[in-house]
Amino acid sequence: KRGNIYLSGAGPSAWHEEYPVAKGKRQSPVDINTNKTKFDPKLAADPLTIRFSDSCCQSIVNTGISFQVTSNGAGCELSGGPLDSTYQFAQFHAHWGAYLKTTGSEHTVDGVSYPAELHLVHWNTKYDDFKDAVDKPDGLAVIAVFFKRGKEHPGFGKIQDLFSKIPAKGAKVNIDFEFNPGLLMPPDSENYWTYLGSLTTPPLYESVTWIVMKEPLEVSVEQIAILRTLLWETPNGVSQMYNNFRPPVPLRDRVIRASFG
Ligand SMILES: COc1ccc(CNS(=O)(=O)c2ccc(S(N)(=O)=O)s2)cc1
Ligand SMILES: [Zn+2]
Repeated sequence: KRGNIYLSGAGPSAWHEEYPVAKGKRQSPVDINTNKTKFDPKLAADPLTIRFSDSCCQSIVNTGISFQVTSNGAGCELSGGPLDSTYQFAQFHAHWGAYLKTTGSEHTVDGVSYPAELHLVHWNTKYDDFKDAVDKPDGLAVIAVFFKRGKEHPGFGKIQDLFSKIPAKGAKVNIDFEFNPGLLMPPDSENYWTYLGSLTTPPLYESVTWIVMKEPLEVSVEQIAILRTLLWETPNGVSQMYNNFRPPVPLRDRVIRASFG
């Protein structure tokens, strides 16, 4: 179906036809070449403050390109580190690959992909609301957490239990249990890379301060597989959702800073 931005036409490599900014100066994702990152002591001096609450996740929706857990942001704020103001949590979603493939994440580290990547999207509270912030150069801050195969993550499993209730694009259910997105932070969330980038899906606004956690979060192989039980529309009809990731784009004239030495 034309609606599938990853499978219609030539996919991400054709996005520039409708969204010329796809070839812009601060696009995402990128490869994080750890030989070229630069430790910035200012990031260590003013630690990132990540606050989540038990009551901030209201619902989960199938957006047609991922699941999205949506929040009213109450008690969920991000500040410090590379950020000059307070950002409020809006939603989290993920990107992942195909069965038995090693690709799936959007950012890569020294050319290596992870099987999936979680994005926790926050908007700058100097703007009136999310929609006002979404296309401003300092409008959004997204925390990226890599998933790696390992022990089961029961917390994320509670979110995955809802996937069967959102079988099609636009399907949405309320989350009637407490879920603290802080559960999805890796044990060590002090070490991260940060750079100025963009949304990784159209409209590809160059409005994101990326905060990529160095330490991945462990989830089980079964949980990676359950991501693919979500459904989306393809040119050949409804099928399993996977490969909903944009591959890395050129870093151009940017330096990725590290909060660690
Ligand atoms: C005009 O209103 C709008 C315009 C655009 C959106 C897109 N949705 S969004 O901003 O949450 C994101 C898109 C891609 C994200 S990623 N993979 O980089 O974290 S976050 C929403 C409302
Ligand atoms: Zn994303």
